[in-house]
Amino acid sequence: MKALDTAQLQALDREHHLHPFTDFKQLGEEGTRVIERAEGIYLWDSNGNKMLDAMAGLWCVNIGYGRKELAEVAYEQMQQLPFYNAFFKTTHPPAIDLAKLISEVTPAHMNHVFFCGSGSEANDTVFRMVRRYWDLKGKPNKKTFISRINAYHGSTVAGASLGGMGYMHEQGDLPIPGIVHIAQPYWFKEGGDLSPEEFGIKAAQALEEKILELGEDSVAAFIAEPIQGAGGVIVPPETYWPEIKRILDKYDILLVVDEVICGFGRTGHWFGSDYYGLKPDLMPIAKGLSSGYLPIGGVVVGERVAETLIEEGGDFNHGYTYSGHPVSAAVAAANIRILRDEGIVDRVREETGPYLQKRWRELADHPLVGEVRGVGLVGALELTNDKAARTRFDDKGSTGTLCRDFCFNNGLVMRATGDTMIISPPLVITKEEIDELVEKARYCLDLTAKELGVI
Ligand SMILES: Cc1ncc(COP(=O)(O)O)c(CNc2cccc(C(=O)O)c2)c1O
Repeated sequence: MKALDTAQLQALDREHHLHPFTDFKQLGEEGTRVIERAEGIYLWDSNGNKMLDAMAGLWCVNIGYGRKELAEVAYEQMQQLPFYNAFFKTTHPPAIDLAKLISEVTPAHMNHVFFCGSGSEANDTVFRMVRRYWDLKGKPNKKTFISRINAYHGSTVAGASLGGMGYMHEQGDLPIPGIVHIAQPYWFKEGGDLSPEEFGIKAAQALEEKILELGEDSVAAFIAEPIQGAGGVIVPPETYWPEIKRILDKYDILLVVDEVICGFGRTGHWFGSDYYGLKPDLMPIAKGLSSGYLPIGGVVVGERVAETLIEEGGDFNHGYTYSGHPVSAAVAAANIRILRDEGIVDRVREETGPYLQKRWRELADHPLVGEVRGVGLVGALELTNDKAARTRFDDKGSTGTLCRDFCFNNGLVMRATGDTMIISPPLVITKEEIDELVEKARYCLDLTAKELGVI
């Protein structure tokens, strides 16, 4: 395509490109921002504006932009073997190498991985694997998945159904049968007068209540993100996961921990399961698996399920053309080696994660901020019109959108989920860049507060 200017690019985009999670007409009227290149933690748009990407793309560019090693690996692999599949009793070195590498960085009991092309496909795989497992165990009635309200597990039919977002369920008559949702551990919104500790226990006990309501013999699995990402970086109260674990120990249901966002170093540990001391039976992964350089996802399978599928399962009738795609797999393996060999995960745990959380919490004094949350290199700010009451401004969500737009126009990409501001920067962010991120965030909070007449 010959070099087109921004206006020409925007016009063609408007004519031909349908964007995800978008009001197409409104976007056509407002126009799109053309992102042209990126380096480290920064993006540049087609007008030359530089932005600090505090969202790492979409929670995924863990090693940062511009790592030419990954482009070289892709180039070499594409010339060697641009595609072959893992059907027909065939395999190829990149898929084998990546599967082995994943088994080395995941919890010790998890040594098998089923590949796919995205996090949504990973959760569709989970849906089918879990039901297949219980069929093989002679308990075909154990079909129901328990998930959380406001969870995000993807946008395929099963992924969106496992997710708990009502506005997604309204489009397409979701959820599909066999999926129910319980309370989320979102203290700022739903804790009422309870302390976070009390609310954590209460939210967790919703799981036992649901198991008893449905009957243990019909419940297949509990699926949860260690920290709900797209729902608003809902870091559960400290009492939540220990209580969930206590409940899971009492009942024979599988634990699925969705590590699409928390995986590959986001919390300062390889996985959110490591951070919270969880022992998943299945772990959907994507995003940080390849740092978003190429699409790839997977389901890491614990020994309990793997052994049954392998020893008793016969044909597992599921899979995708691009399962273990050789170029995606080669790039993902190179990405994991960079995360491991450059000590990036360790540095998040020991240095930059604590530093970001310290600087981020300084924003709690801002008049718009009702709560500051975060672990490692993921964080949230709750925008409120009354800190004590934890209430929102009228026209819910508009304050978040206003702040997000100020950020974009002042060199910072910060996500708004409703009136919750979110950051999830590349894991290679330095302390100096964290200072820049927080200072830009504070400046944009001030602009938002001025616009609202709060200051
Ligand atoms: C926990 C989790 N599980 C599954 C998926 C689905 O992955 P794919 O998108 O690769 O199919 C996700 C994806 N998370 C996601 C995807 C797109 C946008 C946003 C946002 O926060 O706006 C979040 C996710 O966050």
